[in-house]
Amino acid sequence: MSLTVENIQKSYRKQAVLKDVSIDFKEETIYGLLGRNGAGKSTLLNIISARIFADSGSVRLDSQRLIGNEVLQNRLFLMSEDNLYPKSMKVNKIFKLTEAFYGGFDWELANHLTQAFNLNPKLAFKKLSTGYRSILKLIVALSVPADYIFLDEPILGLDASHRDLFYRTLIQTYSDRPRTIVISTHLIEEIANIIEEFIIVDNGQVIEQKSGEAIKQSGATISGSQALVASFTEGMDVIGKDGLGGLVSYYVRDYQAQVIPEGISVSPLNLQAYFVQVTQREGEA
Ligand SMILES: Nc1ncnc2c1ncn2[C@@H]1O[C@H](COP(=O)(O)OP(=O)(O)OP(=O)(O)O)[C@@H](O)[C@H]1O
Repeated sequence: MSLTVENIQKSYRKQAVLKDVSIDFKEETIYGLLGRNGAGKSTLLNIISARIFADSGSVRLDSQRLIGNEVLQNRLFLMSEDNLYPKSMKVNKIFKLTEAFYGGFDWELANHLTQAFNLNPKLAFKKLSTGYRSILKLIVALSVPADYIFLDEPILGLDASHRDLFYRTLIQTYSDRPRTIVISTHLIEEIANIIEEFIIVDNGQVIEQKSGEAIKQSGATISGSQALVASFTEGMDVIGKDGLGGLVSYYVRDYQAQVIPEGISVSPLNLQAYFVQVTQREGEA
């Protein structure tokens, strides 16, 4: 089974939002979709799950186009920020509606999570707080029998202990029933341990697709005095710079280990710093 996104383009009123995006999603892999505000993540996820149309390009599951094919579309599920449920519908009814629509529902998991998160199944959607709306939508997303689950900002409004429970739940359900899960989020470091592969979108394009390990191993932060760091990093791929007093830190991509001169320190690049640097606009540093 393979999900392929090919040459997707989308514009709104002549503004190009997605410019030729192509991604091959592997089976049974957890992806992190990263990008700054307005980068095009939600638009991409909406197109992949056939909620909106691309101007050109295609989304295929096992080589078959998804557009117009409801059976195939039901193998994908998007949890989005949009509130799609009728306001007065109760939690339990939403579960039943989902089961009828997707032809299956993991009631055991849904009931277990409803209790674990302390969600009242008798409450109407409109009575739920922002955090509990996210929790409800997460439970639905994890309980549908889809092979590809897309979670757009899934932890919106969740407090720290519910976020922790969500991460643990995700790992557990993934090991019980492996499938591809794509998570779009801004809380990179929190989720870094769960993600196998990062896709970074910037300005409507995929600028990088790498495993977290590869990013960490390939990057380095080089610190020291301005003159020493500048000369040590000559010829390296410097993706960003920070400075405080006479001390500077340069962020380097694809760092090759070498003898480190006195006065210079080399440390690993964390994912958050890497992301900020590769998506930085001119004049923002
Ligand atoms: N229905 C629409 N009509 C017009 N412009 C839109 C529409 N939907 C999205 N856009 C524009 O497309 C661009 C990408 O938006 P999108 O929501 O996909 O970004 P995002 O990466 O999900 O951002 P965020 O992290 O802030 O949620 C933005 O400039 C947005 O204003």
